Order: sequence, then C-alpha cells, then structure tokens
Amino acid sequence: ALLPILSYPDPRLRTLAKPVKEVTAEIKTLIADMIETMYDAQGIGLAASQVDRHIQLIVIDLSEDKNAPKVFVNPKVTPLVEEKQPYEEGCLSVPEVYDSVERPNKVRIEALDENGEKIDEEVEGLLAVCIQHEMDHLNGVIFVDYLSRLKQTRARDKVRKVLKIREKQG
Ligand SMILES: O=C(O)C[C@@H](Cc1ccccc1)C(=O)SCC(=O)c1ccccc1
Ligand SMILES: [Zn+2]
Repeated sequence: ALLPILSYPDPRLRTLAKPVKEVTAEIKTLIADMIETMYDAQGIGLAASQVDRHIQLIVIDLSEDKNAPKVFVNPKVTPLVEEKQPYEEGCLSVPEVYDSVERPNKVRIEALDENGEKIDEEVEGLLAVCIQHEMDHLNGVIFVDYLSRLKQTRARDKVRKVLKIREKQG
C-alpha cells in the first residue's frame, strides 16, 4: 500500500528511530509498502522515519528498471575516507528542492537485510551518498539542515507551495 510521506518541516521527521528487534511479518509488510511508496514518489531511497515509522529501516533502489531494491535494517555507516565530495541531493520530504551537500563518498555499511542476514559492505558513489542521506533521516536530520538559513527558509516556502499545488491536483 502507498504510505503518506511526511513533509519538511514536520517535527515528526526529527524523531530518533529505534533499533528493530526482530524482522516480523508486520515489518516485512512495511518494507514492501516503503518500496512501493519510494517507486511511486520517483525516489531512489526512503527511510521509515519519512513514513512516520520510527524504526531503523531504510530501502534504496538505484537500478534503472526499479526492480532491485536493497533493504537495510539497523544500519551502521562508517566513513572510509576523510575527504568530502559535493553531490546535488534531493529529498522526498522536501519536494522539488535540490542543493549541493558534501559527504564522504566511500563508506562501510553494516546492517541486516529483510531476512535478518548480515550485510557488511564497502560502497561508494551515489549508493554511499544515498545511504548517508537515509541514515540522517533515522537520526532526525534532513539534508536542508546542512544549508544556509536563507536556503532553509526558501526550502520551507517552496515545500508549502508544492504541497498546495499537489492538493489542488487532487
Ligand atoms: O528523501 C529521500 O530519502 C529520497 C531521496 C534520496 C536521495 C537522492 C539523492 C541524493 C541523496 C539521497 C531521493 O530519492 S530524492 C529524488 C531523486 O530521485 C533524486 C534526487 C537527486 C539526485 C538523484 C535522485
Ligand atoms: Zn530524504
């Protein structure tokens, strides 16, 4: 089922996500719903925080055909390089706002997959950027937090406008 995505600056987006104790059938349903919601919203990632479920769960799909979703439960990210690279980020909770954010572009990701199997990989490029962006969501951080106050104000105004237009479209 499609899930409603919280929009900036909704305070619920600031909630700290709790670890998942066990990947239950209910959580497997949430994973499927998050993947469906991510595709519907044309995103490449989605954190449970964005659908108002405050558990440590993210889904990502960078594939062309949108048929290779990755699931990370209780993810832990460790930068593998000091140097930060800029990347033009967006966010499904801050629609139609894009701006440059600097992050390490090579990280180690440790997590569980949807079957509770261990994941321990070194990733780089857009996957590394996206994982860090989703991890931020689980810690109540939104990419606009890295921008200037002026840009944060503009982002708030832009989201308000976009949501009004989407409401009219029904
Ligand atoms: O809000 C989210 O977590 C989803 C977000 C993930 C993300 C995109 C780009 C950089 C970092 C994290 C999106 O999918 S935004 C929409 C999108 O598909 C996109 C935007 C910019 C670049 C590439 C993709
Ligand atoms: Zn986001």
